[in-house]
Amino acid sequence: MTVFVADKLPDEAISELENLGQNVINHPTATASDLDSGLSDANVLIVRSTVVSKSCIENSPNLSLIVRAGAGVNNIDIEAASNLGIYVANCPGKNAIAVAELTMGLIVSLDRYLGDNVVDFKAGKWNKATYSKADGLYGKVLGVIGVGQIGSEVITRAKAFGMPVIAWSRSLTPQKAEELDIIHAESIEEVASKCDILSVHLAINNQTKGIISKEVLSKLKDGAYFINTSRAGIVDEDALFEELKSGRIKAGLDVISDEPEFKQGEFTSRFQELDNVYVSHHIGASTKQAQLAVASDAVDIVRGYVQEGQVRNWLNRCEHTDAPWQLVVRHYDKPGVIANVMNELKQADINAQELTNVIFEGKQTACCTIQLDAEPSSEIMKSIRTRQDEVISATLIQL
Ligand SMILES: NC(=O)c1ccc[n+]([C@@H]2O[C@H](COP(=O)([O-])OP(=O)(O)OC[C@H]3O[C@@H](n4cnc5c(N)ncnc54)[C@H](O)[C@@H]3O)[C@@H](O)[C@H]2O)c1
Ligand SMILES: O=C(O)[C@H](O)COP(=O)(O)O
Repeated sequence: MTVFVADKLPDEAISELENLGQNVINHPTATASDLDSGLSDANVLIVRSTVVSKSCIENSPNLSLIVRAGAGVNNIDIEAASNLGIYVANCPGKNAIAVAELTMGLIVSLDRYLGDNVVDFKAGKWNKATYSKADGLYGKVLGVIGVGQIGSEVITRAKAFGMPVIAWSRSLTPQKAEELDIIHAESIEEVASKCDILSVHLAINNQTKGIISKEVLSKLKDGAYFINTSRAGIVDEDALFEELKSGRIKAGLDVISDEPEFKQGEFTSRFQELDNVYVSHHIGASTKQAQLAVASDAVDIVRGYVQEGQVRNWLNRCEHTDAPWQLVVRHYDKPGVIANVMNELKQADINAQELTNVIFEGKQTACCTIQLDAEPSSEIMKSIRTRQDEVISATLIQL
């Protein structure tokens, strides 16, 4: 197989992929436009934030697996991949600690004006008078939106700072909040109105896009901080810009909508004109520790695929096939047995939706489980069971 790596991965990961016996094409500076015309040989594509467009997917005839070496998959056209039966997988949680560390770093930096301290120092200015105005974080209430892998790590660190936490997450119950020793909120608005610092840790999708709305931002207390290390599209950025421009709040952002695609170069952003916002360069996941953990997970996904045909962290698997019937055929392990069963089903225009076949110790027998979109007639079942030199038993289950 050919594995195309279209982003910067640690050297160790590239060696591990090569050690799997795969042909590895390493293109650490690849951009979306490099991929758009397609990858003629690649079977597996590994990316970090490089955009994998519909055009790339549709023009890569041998592509069967895309691995996101990271958490967020909004850079991959998953619908296009699903339409062509291409697996998409990611490496969740492996960079959560790194992002939580940056979150705390942004909070401390805003409170102590660290970015401005350094800029003045480099410019030969001593400014203890201005930078002695920090409020302090102890006792300040941290609001967390999304208690997933990163949100949980942020909570742990906030507690170490002596900061009470109030959180909203779609699956956070009052009981779970009590176990975590945090305050449960019924809504994002409630968190925003009760916290001193609001930090968002949601995945982006159709339901979460713009969820930190103008209304949510307006609920923040005067002087509150807003931290976004998730994705720019989670927040109504125009509303955020206006709130920041008014000087009412401060923000620490690792993600902005005009983030450049290139890794190094000149660029402009409207946030550059504001003093009360610190923007880091989408570096949440970019610690050596996190990158080694993520890359090792990505390699492990490829290993599972090439060696066992299994894709761990498979994201675009249909969760419910809606198949109403399941046929379980225990059979002798020899050529044509499943083909004959499928042929019976085909003649009745019955579609097999998911099919697994496993073999037993001794390699004499196997069991095939097939999910069906319609009920096979008693005649079809009889016909399948009649092949006694092939079929041991055939059982029909209504799902
Ligand atoms: N700045 C960075 O470098 C960096 C690094 C890693 C991850 N991220 C971003 O942070 C996000 C969160 O990462 P994570 O590892 O904590 O992921 P996670 O899957 O553990 O957590 C995602 C959270 O989003 C919530 N969520 C998802 N869909 C939702 C919906 N429709 N409605 C309400 N809540 C919903 C989940 O319930 C969960 O709380 C990633 O998706 C990614 O976009 C950024
Ligand atoms: O979702 C993620 O994992 C992060 O945004 C990391 O992005 P990166 O791999 O481009 O640093």
